[in-house]
Amino acid sequence: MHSIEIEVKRLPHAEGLPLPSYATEHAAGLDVVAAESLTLAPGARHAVATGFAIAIPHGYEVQVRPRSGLALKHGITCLNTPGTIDSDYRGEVKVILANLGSEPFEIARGERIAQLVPAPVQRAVFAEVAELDDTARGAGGFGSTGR
Ligand SMILES: O=c1ccn([C@H]2C[C@H](O)[C@@H](COP(=O)(O)OP(=O)(O)OP(=O)(O)O)O2)c(=O)[nH]1
Ligand SMILES: [Mg+2]
Repeated sequence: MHSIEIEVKRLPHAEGLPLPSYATEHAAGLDVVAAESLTLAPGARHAVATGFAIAIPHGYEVQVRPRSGLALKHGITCLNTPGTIDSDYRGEVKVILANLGSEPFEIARGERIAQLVPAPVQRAVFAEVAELDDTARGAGGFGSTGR
């Protein structure tokens, strides 16, 4: 299967931590671990350090997605899901975790908190026009076809 290469730089506070990696042979997402430990109170959010920075090839992005187990069992999700890592971003990758559950959630340094899915990017130019073409849907949306 085709893989793109993403350069990764380990930051000092990531010493001893695994870099993002696939948990199984055909996993779609590379699991990423927390580079800090913290407790997330119910309703709280935090940009969790991962301890690495990346250089994604132009034409690609990396999506930051929640782990379903944390979401289902504990209400922990990525608030901005899917998070977008731009190919020109060189800062530390962070995972914006939110606790939608009812209990405080402890995150240990080294614990897997999210997954990264590289994806191709389609860029576009917005061409301004006076009128758009007619369609059957028209301006209908937000449930216009029924519940
Ligand atoms: O979950 C995320 C989302 C974003 N980022 C970093 C990488 C990304 O390239 C940058 C900007 O993200 P985004 O464009 O989503 O945020 P913004 O609010 O538009 O910030 P900016 O004005 O810096 O683009 O922040 C992360 O580390 N984790
Ligand atoms: Mg932006």
